[in-house]
Amino acid sequence: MNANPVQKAASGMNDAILQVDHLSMKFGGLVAIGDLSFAAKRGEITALIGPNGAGKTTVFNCITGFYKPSEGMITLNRNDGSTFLLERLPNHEIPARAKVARTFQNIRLFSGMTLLENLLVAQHNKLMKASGYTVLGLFGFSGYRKASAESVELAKHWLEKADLVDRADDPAGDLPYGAQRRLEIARAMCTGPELLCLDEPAAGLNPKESAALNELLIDIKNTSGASILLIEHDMSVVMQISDHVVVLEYGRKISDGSPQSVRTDPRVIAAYLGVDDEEVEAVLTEVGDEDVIEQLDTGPDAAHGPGTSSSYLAGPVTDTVGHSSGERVTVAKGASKAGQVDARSLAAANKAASQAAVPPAKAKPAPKATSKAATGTAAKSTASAKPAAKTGEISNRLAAPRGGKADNLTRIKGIGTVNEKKLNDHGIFHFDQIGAWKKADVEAAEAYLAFDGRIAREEWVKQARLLGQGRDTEFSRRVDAGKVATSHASAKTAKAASGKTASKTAAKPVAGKRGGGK
Ligand SMILES: Nc1ncnc2c1ncn2[C@@H]1O[C@H](COP(=O)(O)OP(=O)(O)OP(=O)(O)O)[C@@H](O)[C@H]1O
Repeated sequence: MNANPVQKAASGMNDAILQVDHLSMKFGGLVAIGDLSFAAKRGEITALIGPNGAGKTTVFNCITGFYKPSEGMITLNRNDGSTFLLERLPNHEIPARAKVARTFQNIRLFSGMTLLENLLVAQHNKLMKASGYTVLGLFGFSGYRKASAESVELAKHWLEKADLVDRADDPAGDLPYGAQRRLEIARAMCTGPELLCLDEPAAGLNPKESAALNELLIDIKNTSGASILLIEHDMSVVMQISDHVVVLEYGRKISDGSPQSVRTDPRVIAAYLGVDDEEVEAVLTEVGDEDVIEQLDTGPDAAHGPGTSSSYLAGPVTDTVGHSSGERVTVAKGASKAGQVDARSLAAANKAASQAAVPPAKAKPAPKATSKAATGTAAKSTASAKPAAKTGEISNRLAAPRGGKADNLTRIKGIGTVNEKKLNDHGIFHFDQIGAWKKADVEAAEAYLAFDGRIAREEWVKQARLLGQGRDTEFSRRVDAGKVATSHASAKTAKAASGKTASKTAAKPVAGKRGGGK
């Protein structure tokens, strides 16, 4: 038996450099990671993606020893065949013994030190060891001299790779942002990692800097023997350089596969509906949005994602994970807006019921926001525009677009193809409907559609009023001119759509499926 519980005996080269098994991380009642399993293959770039708060950084923190997971196992299989259980390894030993290095979301360089010094500090452990942890180093002890020369060589090597060698003697703080990001990676590489964990390395980079980053990461993958685990929001980086993508939502894995398979996975598209349209539509544009929208209507795959999700699109509000003690904990952050609406509706119904002396309503699962059944029900239950019957409904919903022709809502900045469909599914087809929204309607729309403050922030109501009056906005002009890359193809005919021809998205799939007149 192996005496060291954190290091298993060499058992031959494992294909996976990192194996995460049934990882859970709970903060009080919040499940940041729930029963997550995935593997990162040796020599590959594995990307961990997901909307904000999905738990990506928490996974990194568990891998790199910043957090000790509540449950699960994280196995690191080194290139020499030795194996470490990271959840049991003291954190300071994770870089040194397991050879895992990381960078952080926010840059953590020593800005007053030169680039070279930053890279030498990263090799501090090696130099200390060579000095025998004494002052011998200062007196030119040969072992130390050799180690010191090697450290400088290694630093130069990575400065060259990061295209920064010309600035080796400049303070790190003087570098442009993109160069600082590359310096951080170079510094991590100076520790000789076998697994390099990068937390949003492309955040804030311009396209040129992103391209330089991609080049550096591909170079690391091809020449250094290190494998890369990457958290990234920038899809152009993820799709271009990753070999394998793991997608998280609410701490659960919802997709896992090649970039191609993941980007066409409706679960992934759905997960991203809560974030910026631009990100969703970048994917939709590439895969052919109609197909994906069609798939979104089919609802969740029970084999993936949160098992108890009450709403496929909006996610679970009380998604629970079994705990060894039988405790049930709740996924709270950013969780289901639909569930919140349901809770409010239920409270209102119960209040009404108690006043009318009838039995209180029972909780029922939240409707699937875009499922055919749900949309049909929504349409029928709101057969005409009338005040909200219960708390949490948009007051001026319609069963179908007037005259069978919806406005092209993507002319409103902030509404893309996907959000337009969601609005249509909730009975909103026209600019004047949005223009007439009051605070409660905005809240209801945000709650149903997981728009999180965007409606007010992006001034949808104001834009809609102008457009409803037949006026243009700066954005709608760009849409009409076909200059908005992420807009629906029909946007080019937006003008015509409002007067003559209905937009493709609004008129064809949405109105046709809703059953509100067709
Ligand atoms: N130390 C902590 N204490 C309490 N909650 C935490 C802690 N760290 C993370 N969380 C919570 O865990 C959840 C996942 O957070 P995490 O930072 O891992 O998400 P993420 O996917 O990295 O998000 P982002 O893309 O915004 O960085 C969030 O709800 C977050 O608030």
